[in-house]
Amino acid sequence: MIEVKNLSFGYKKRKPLYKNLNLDLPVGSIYGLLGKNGAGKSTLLKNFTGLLFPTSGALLVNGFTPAKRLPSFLQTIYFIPEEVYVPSLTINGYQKLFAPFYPLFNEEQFHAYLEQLEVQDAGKLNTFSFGQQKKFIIAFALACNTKILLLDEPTNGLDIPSKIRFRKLIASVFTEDKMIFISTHQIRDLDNLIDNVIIVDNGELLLQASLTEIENKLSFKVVDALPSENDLLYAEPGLRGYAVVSENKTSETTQVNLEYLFNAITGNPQKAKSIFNTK
Ligand SMILES: Nc1ncnc2c1ncn2[C@@H]1O[C@H](COP(=O)(O)OP(=O)(O)OP(=O)(O)O)[C@@H](O)[C@H]1O
Repeated sequence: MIEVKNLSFGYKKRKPLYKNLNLDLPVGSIYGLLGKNGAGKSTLLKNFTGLLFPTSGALLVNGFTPAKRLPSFLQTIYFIPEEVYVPSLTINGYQKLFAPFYPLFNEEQFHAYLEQLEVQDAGKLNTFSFGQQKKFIIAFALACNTKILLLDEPTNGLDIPSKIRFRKLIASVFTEDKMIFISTHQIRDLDNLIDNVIIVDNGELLLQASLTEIENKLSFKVVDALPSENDLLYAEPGLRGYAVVSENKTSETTQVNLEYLFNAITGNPQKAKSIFNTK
């Protein structure tokens, strides 16, 4: 569970990035954290893990204040940064050194995940390719069985087969007592994986909603003629007509297209906020 109340954060005193951010995120979901480059995704994840401290406001993660970095808190959360660092150790050496920090670490799962991601035991980790290092850390993180898993741009550096394996693995390990955060600007990598969407821009929360809520409030269609300006949030011309995102005023639901959703929300922040009552 992550509870954020009136959180403000800035790298510089007079230039806040987040101002009065509010979020209530229960366990039992895979959250997609979306935003353009520089929107503040990594900054938010680092606040959640206690690597950065809020300037003001309250932040509780698994019932702990992350900034205190208590060992009892750190064993409940795993954060994979965009740029992973691996020491000059073998897979076994790494496991021996770091697994004891995570009481629910499962060695059998670790080796099964390495196999699924096709990571071979090939000497020192720092001689692995970037993609292999990333997959190694993903396998280790999943085997730690922490309640919260935060992945910052996890598919960066993965080839297409690895991206598919990654998605399958995340879907298969997820259980209702966990929450997984995947921050990315490669939105297609999240298709069929997430059930909740958070969109930030310029340190501002534009959307936090489940896919079910999005389906109820917005409609995603391909049409011959554009709907009225009032309901329209996004339109993209294509070969078969216009792909449009508009406010859904019917009880009919359509399948969410994450890329169009992202364009619709970031292109009309005020309208989107009023449709979803985002504060
Ligand atoms: N250590 C830092 N010192 C000062 N400013 C920073 C620092 N790290 C990030 N920023 C600034 O904070 C803003 C948000 O950065 P952040 O890395 O959180 O964005 P992001 O959404 O993760 O971006 P990307 O998709 O490019 O990884 C950017 O304007 C960035 O320049």
